[in-house]
Parts: sequence; C-alpha cells; structure tokens
Amino acid sequence: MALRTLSAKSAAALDQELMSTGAFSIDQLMELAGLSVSQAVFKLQPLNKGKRILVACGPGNNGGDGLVAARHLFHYGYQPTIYYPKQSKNELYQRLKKQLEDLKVPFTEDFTAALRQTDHIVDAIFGFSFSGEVREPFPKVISALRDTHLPVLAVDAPSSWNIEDGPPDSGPGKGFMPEALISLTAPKPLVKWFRGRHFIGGRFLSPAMAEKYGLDLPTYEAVDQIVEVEVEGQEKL
Ligand SMILES: NC(=O)C1=CN([C@@H]2O[C@H](COP(=O)(O)OP(=O)(O)OC[C@H]3O[C@@H](n4cnc5c(N)ncnc54)[C@H](O)[C@@H]3O)[C@@H](O)[C@H]2O)[C@H](O)CC1
Ligand SMILES: [K+]
Repeated sequence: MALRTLSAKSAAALDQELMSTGAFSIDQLMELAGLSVSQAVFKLQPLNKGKRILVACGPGNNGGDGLVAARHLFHYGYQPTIYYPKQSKNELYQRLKKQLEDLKVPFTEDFTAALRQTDHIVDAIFGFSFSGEVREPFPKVISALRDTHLPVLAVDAPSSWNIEDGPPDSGPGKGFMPEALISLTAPKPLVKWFRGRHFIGGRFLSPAMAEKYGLDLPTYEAVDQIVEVEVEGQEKL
C-alpha cells in the first residue's frame, strides 16, 4: 500500500492543530518525535555495532527532536555527541540542552572532527520548514553528510532536500542520500525520491485527525514508537 503524503503546508497546519484543538504542548509532541527517532537508531544501529552517535541539530523543531533523541539514546547505553551550532534561546531548547549537559553528553563545535569519532549519524538539521538554499554554517555540514561512508538517519527529511520536490540538483545536498529516513506523523512528498530504509514515527495522531488530513495511520505494534514501511512509487534519480 502506498502511504499518503503530507505537504509541508499541511504538516505545519496539522502541527498547529495538534497544539490548539488537539490540546498537545510542543514539549509533548517533540518528546514523542524524539523517542521515535531514538527507537529507529536502536533498530538501525544495535548497541553491539557501535555506540557512538553524532546528532547534528538545526535551529528549529527538527533540531529539538534530535536533542530529545540524544537523551533517550544516552539512557539506552549509547554515547551521543551533539553538534548544535545555531542554538535557540527559546526556553524549551535551553531545557533540552541542560538535560543533556546534566548527563555529561558532549557538545562539539567541530563537525569534521566529530565525524571521525562516531559510528552513526542522526541528521536533525532541517525538517518540513526548510526552504531555499542552505545558509551558513550548514553547507559544509550537509556536504560532509553527503560524503560520509557512515550510516545517516534523517529526521523527517534529508536536510537540504525540498519537502515537495525532493533532492536538490545543485548545492551541497546534491547527491545526499541517507541510509534511512524517519518520517514524523506521515511521509512528506519527498519520499518519492528516497531510496533507503523508511520508518514512520510520532505516535500521537487521533483517528479523527488522520481522517481529516487524509492520512493512513500506520499499525504500531504494542509499545513500538516506529513502524518500518515501504513507499511505492519511488522514482529513480
Ligand atoms: N507533527 C509533527 O510531525 C511534529 C514534528 N516536529 C518536528 O518539527 C519539524 C519542523 O520544525 P520547524 O521548527 O517548523 O522547522 P525546521 O526544524 O524544519 O527548520 C526551521 C529552522 O531552519 C531554518 N532554515 C530554514 N531554511 C533554511 C535554510 N535554507 N538555510 C538555513 N536555515 C534554514 C529556519 O530559519 C528555522 O530556524 C518537523 O520536520 C519535525 O522534525 C516536532 O518536533 C513535533 C511535531
Ligand atoms: K533532517
């Protein structure tokens, strides 16, 4: 079955609706999103295959999902390191950062050096609000993600990909194809171009809300926060 996709505009509207009439707080949604990301890492990179996880975080909520995931990964027994060059002053992010500092999770400013000392990478740089050309300081980070031989799990979107039109045909993200993607709530149109393992996470949608937005709710098993899916209609680059 081909899962129905959610445009960037609808994803933002759904987000707002969850936080207004849906009565969720952003902290709750981000916690569940980040928990899903941590479970996808556990599936892709079992503890006995290398515990070092580099989490690259951007300035918005996609980055927040990365910060939450890193905290859960620490508690599972991983050794996360955070790259978070554009830190938000917003209280929520400051609290997420403090929680990681209390666990002595290191923050690094040198992405290139950190890449040499990790087993797996989480790309939590940009999600559904990314648009235009990649701005500083991220171009070199995106090109490093493109060039690395290490596995990358992209959160909601491979960073630098256009949410509707998929991979860029120029710039640092040209040719960037992460090993895996976790779509939060529902896949975005870009999944049509994605070739790799694909998970759905963000287990917070009511059946009524799914119906309103024309989405299929994946069948989550028991305590699982993720479902691995196949998306039909993937196009060759
Ligand atoms: N309902 C859900 O599925 C939830 C998803 N979550 C996650 O939130 C992101 C969307 O978060 P948002 O804050 O709207 O935006 P982003 O993180 O994607 O990025 C915004 C951030 O990036 C900057 N930016 C945009 N374009 C560029 C550019 N070309 N170059 C540099 N910087 C750029 C912009 O200025 C902002 O600072 C979604 O994908 C999920 O991952 C929630 O956590 C929970 C609910
Ligand atoms: K991302």
